Amino acid sequence: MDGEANLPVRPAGARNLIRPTNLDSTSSSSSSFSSSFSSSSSPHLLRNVQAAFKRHRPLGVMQSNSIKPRRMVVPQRGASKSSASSVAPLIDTKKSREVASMSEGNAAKDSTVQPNNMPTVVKETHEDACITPFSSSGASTQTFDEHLNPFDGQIDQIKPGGKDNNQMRPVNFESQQIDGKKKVQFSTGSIATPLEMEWVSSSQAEASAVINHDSKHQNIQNTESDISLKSDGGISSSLAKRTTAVHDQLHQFKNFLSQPMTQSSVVGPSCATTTSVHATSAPMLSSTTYCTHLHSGSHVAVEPSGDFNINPQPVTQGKMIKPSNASLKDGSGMSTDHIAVAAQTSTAAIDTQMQVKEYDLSKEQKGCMLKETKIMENPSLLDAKSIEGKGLTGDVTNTQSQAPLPQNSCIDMKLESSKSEKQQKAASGKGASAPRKRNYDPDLFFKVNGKLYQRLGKIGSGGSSEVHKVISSDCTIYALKKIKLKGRDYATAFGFCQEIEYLDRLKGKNHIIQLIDYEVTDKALLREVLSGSMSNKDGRVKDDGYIYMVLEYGEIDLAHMLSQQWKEMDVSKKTIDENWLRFYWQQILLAVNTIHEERIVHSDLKPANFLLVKGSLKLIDFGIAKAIMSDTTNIQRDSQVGTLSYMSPEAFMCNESDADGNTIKCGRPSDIWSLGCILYQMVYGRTPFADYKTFWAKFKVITDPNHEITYAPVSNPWLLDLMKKCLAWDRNERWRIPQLLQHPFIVPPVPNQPSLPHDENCKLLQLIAQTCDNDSEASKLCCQIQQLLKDPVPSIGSQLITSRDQHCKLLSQMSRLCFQLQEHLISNSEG
Ligand SMILES: Nc1ncnc2c1ncn2[C@@H]1O[C@H](COP(=O)(O)OP(=O)(O)OP(=O)(O)O)[C@@H](O)[C@H]1O
Repeated sequence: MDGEANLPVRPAGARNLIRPTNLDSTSSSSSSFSSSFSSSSSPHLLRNVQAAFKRHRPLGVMQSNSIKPRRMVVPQRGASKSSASSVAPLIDTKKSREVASMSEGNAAKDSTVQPNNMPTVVKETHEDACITPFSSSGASTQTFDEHLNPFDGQIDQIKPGGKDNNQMRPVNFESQQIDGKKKVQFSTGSIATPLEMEWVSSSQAEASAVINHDSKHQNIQNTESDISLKSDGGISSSLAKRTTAVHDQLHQFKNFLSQPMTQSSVVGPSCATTTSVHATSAPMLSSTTYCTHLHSGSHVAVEPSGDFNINPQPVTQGKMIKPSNASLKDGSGMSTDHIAVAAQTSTAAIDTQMQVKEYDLSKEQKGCMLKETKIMENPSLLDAKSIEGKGLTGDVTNTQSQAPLPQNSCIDMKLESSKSEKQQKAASGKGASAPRKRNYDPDLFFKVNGKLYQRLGKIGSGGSSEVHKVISSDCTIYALKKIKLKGRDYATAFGFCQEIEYLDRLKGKNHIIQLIDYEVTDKALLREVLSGSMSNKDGRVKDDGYIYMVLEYGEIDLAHMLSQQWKEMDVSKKTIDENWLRFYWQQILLAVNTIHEERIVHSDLKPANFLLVKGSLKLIDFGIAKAIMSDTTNIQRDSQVGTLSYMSPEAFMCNESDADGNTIKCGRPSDIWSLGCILYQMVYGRTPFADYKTFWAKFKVITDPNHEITYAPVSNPWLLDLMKKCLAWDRNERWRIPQLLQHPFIVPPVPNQPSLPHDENCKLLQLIAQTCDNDSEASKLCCQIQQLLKDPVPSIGSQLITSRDQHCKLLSQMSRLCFQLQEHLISNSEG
């Protein structure tokens, strides 16, 4: 699909329904809104335009096609991301100040300070609403697996730079649990750099107990062709002998690791894992894990003599082994097996870190495998806490806690069959040097909480982040989101952390992407930010800090699914499969319902933010999500407002005042509008305002209450009705998710028991309905009339229907429905 202009959009049909705002001049709820933004020619337009100017960048910049930011940012507090290369980010320091000082309770309401600066709009694509994921390469017909960077397509989104959040809600990171692990504790001091690649005995005494009474510290470096032995106290001859033995055994181990090309062998914190990589599927279909017990009878055993025994034993099948290190002060990995060694030998534990060489993503599809394996052992990672956690003996705990680990009393064992120059270089460096600060190649790996994740390729990048596909040492595929903090203001940095908070809150929820682990590298900054005692609120983050989020991996996003669907329809000349639509629409609703129940407004709902995970759609990207602060179910934002094509009218006018002087707020109904745009796109292949290419055109038309969205005819009138329920201009008229989940499109009326009026009191309707047995549109209108007659409360949205205005509004609705029914019957009888 080249663009939405090329989509097979049916000619716009007659506008079936007249929008209530047109007929309903007496509507109290909408009229106030409408009068304020009544039409494009209204004198109020100027004010709205000014309001938009406060949020968006100048038009001239916006029309650039060179960059494709996907999210609109209003007064920019955070730094722009890469898009800022062409447009310098505008920083509203005044607003930052306001925001940064806000407390949780008043953040939403007090954040309406208007910027003085002219905000910058990064840009806008001309094909704003189209889905063209593979258009540039023309490879869009290829499968997802054939594109290991599947999300790089150009999708209808407009996004400028960094995320920006205005609420300073303290987050108690200390108490957060993710996957049963305690997470980064911001209140503690800086986390010691773990040294996975070293195996350090916990003390001289312990080392001699384990290895040799006269050998204090050993550091064995074993590469493919050489073994180097290092000791801070010199190499003894007995040690040299043992080294030979070690070499032999490492050789065996290496042989074990030399698997056929269709497998990869990796050694994790406590295990060697054989992974089969298949050509056309995810890179790992099966894995067998061999436990590296480091005591008698185990895979690699350190015996009192100092020898190693290598004896792989299959233990689990493709099982995720969680690191036990998340709560450790040093943030390093520590397996149960290692702790067992420590208990058995009264020495430090050994952290066997697996590293697999980064492999070419294209090879992944060809059945290539992770070819290179490193074994890195590091006993420095054990601390009393971890031992206690494992229920080990007090002796060990005491020993560990009393005996700080000497940095250079280590045995560094590394087995490597690297063909990568980079890795060879790294290996030789390691053999010669003392403990290094960073002992992994950051080009190949990410480290989060001491756990290494090998990069498999970049999945995509958002307004503020890069997302990478990664594989963990236990061969599980994850998405790793990396957000750079440097250059951002403090409030923005906090906003990024808030995404973690939301994801943590939504843990275990079915339709939300799951956060597996996370790390914020700049602890000091976060302590400051989270405690609200920022020394320099208006300042920017200078140090090179990052936020890492390890997330459940999504196979494909809805934008790409839609693209594929429409491509297939182009070829087959078929129309959209209603069951497909119903299934995924329901999933979308369930996902958004989950967050709305948690009183979170997402604010950036769009197809790209729904990922398919094992057959279910899951919601991602809570970067600009906001918690609803009170029962008013409204939130305010003074910064980012979403992605242009999916933005609600109130999102464009957020924080402005309506005619009555009330502040326009964005709450759950704003998300419903975005859902309406998504549904519209699923049905028609384009967003409702796709014809309006520029920001200004979109702004004008979306904020115009009299604008009528064009709905081409569809076979199922309920579908039409559903879209209209979501895309009602007046946010009070939009349906809520529980209602939408019960909409007849999702829950179709049972055949032969049509929802035709059977009420004896509605004789006229009964008669009409009987003659329209197979006419679903007529049936629907009859039902609506009957419903209005029986219970007008839902239509008016108030229990008290006493005012003339309300009566007039109801009569207006009734006459509109009757008119539609009449027109329908006339056109049918003519046909
Ligand atoms: N868990 C995941 N699995 C697979 N892909 C993902 C995952 N999370 C994010 N992505 C991909 O990375 C892209 C960017 O992620 P995300 O939207 O979270 O970042 P962002 O910086 O908040 O983006 P933006 O600000 O542009 O919305 C997504 O559109 C998606 O394609």
